[in-house]
Amino acid sequence: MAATVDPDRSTWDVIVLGGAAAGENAAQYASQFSGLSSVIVENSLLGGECSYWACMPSKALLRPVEVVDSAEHLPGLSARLEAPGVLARRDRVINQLNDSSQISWALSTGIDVVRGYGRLAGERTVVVVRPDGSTTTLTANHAVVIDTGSRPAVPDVPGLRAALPWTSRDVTTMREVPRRVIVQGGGVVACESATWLRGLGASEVSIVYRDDRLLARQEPFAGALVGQALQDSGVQLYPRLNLSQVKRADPRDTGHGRIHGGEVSVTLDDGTIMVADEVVVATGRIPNTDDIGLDTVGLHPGGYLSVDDHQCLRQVNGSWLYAIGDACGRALLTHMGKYQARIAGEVIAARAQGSAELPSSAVGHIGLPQVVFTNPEVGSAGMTEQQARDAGLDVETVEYDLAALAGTYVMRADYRGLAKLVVDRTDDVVVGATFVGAGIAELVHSATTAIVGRIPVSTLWHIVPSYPTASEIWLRLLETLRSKRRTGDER
Ligand SMILES: Cc1cc2nc3c(=O)[nH]c(=O)nc-3n(C[C@H](O)[C@H](O)[C@H](O)COP(=O)(O)OP(=O)(O)OC[C@H]3O[C@@H](n4cnc5c(N)ncnc54)[C@H](O)[C@@H]3O)c2cc1C
Ligand SMILES: NC(=O)c1ccc[n+]([C@@H]2O[C@H](COP(=O)([O-])OP(=O)(O)OC[C@H]3O[C@@H](n4cnc5c(N)ncnc54)[C@H](O)[C@@H]3O)[C@@H](O)[C@H]2O)c1
Repeated sequence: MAATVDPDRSTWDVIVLGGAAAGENAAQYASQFSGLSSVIVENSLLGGECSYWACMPSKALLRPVEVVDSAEHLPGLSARLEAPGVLARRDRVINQLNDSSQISWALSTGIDVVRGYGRLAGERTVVVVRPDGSTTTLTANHAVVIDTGSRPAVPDVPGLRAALPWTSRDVTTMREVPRRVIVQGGGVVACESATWLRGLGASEVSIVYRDDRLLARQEPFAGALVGQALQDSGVQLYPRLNLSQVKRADPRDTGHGRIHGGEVSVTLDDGTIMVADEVVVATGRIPNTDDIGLDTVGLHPGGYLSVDDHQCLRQVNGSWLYAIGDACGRALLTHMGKYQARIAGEVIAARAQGSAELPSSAVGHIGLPQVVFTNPEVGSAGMTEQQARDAGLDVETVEYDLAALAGTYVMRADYRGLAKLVVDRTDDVVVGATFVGAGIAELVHSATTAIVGRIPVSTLWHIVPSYPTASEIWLRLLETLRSKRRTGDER
């Protein structure tokens, strides 16, 4: 039977609640070799946050900024950024907020789609409220997968919500570039959005963050190098501070990406008063689990869903309820959600076929790759040194200046960057890697491979990097490690 949108049908083998990229993968992997039928319930756009309001538009905005930055560091070259053209390309990248191509993909893959807001209504049952207000009850023969994702958290600062600040949805789909912007938070969204706001012409960009450093979950040098580069580009940093009060004279809901009213006055908790045209709140996420009927299956609404390595909910009997992506809180990254989805889909298919061999998502989480697309980029995999020490490992570290390579020397003038490996001395394997510098995004997969594959340091020696590339950082790091070991420098 051909897949359709809103089919006249009520029972499937697998129901996926929430149709982000991860949900699409879960349906695909559950069905493709097993013959199981699957349906995705999606309330908004199939493809989820990443496709329309997160990864894709943000990277479409950052890439031109990075190209101009590279051109500025290559004598003899010049590049000029024109915001309208960049915003127009961003709109093409997010398909003008139209999910027709995703729908076509689902249907061509044999996956049905039901439009509407779904809630669990007991075991293997989902009730969907359709856009016209009617309801329909869906039943799953085998499994329900929750992929309802997350939404931006807006802190409880007096006046902040009333001022209608921008969240990640506004700043990624921005239609006009505010002249003066205050960004609250020091994490990934704050650093990336400050980079493109400044690059696209915002003349006063300030980041207010409560931690000592930006990107506090990364190795300390990452936030330091990104912070220095942001300052060099004219961004003002306000560390160890938070907003204590926000006032806006004429807040107006002008739509996503449009300036939401008049001038905003922000008071920081040290008494500093700042004035801006817009505030961007970038203070983390809230999982969309507070209104999905968790109480009907014996769970408390809200919070991240605790899953095992089959992505199955720990507190629900019968192995029929799974969660993937941001909703399970294991790693708030698209590629990790999609990995969890592939595992969940295969587990569902294996269980339906009575197989005792079930895939596990434990190993992939050891690699945990991430790229922060700032200038310089921050690429990391595995653990930071602190995380490795906290895990009780016998840790050895090594650092090397990424600028001291032939590959980065030809890439651009005035290259700035640093790389670090965290080695588990007991097993002599790399457990963490961080690279900060221009053009390092593609290096991360080599680190993920070394970490997940637990490739011994003695074998890494024989994996020869091409000359002249940034990958030569591996050789230099290993040489430094060898030299430290031979000279007895045990740090
Ligand atoms: C600005 C920004 C940039 C980012 N950049 C990157 C990046 O470069 N790389 C990266 O790996 N990660 C990035 N992330 C993180 C990434 O976007 C998220 O980890 C990812 O989108 C999470 O996907 P998800 O599967 O959990 O669901 P989401 O993408 O959150 O989507 C959930 C879907 O479920 C639907 N839904 C929710 N509740 C219901 C319901 N009850 N019924 C029906 N449908 C429902 C929603 O409409 C939505 O379509 C970024 C995040 C932000 C905010
Ligand atoms: N390139 C990428 O991979 C990418 C890009 C953007 C976002 N993401 C993911 O999306 C998720 C959300 O990003 P994010 O930057 O919003 O979150 P984050 O967790 O990276 O950073 C949140 C920041 O807000 C601060 N904060 C939290 N609560 C606060 C409060 N009440 N008052 C003041 N400050 C507060 C934190 O100290 C931190 O600096 C992250 O987990 C990130 O991994 C990934």
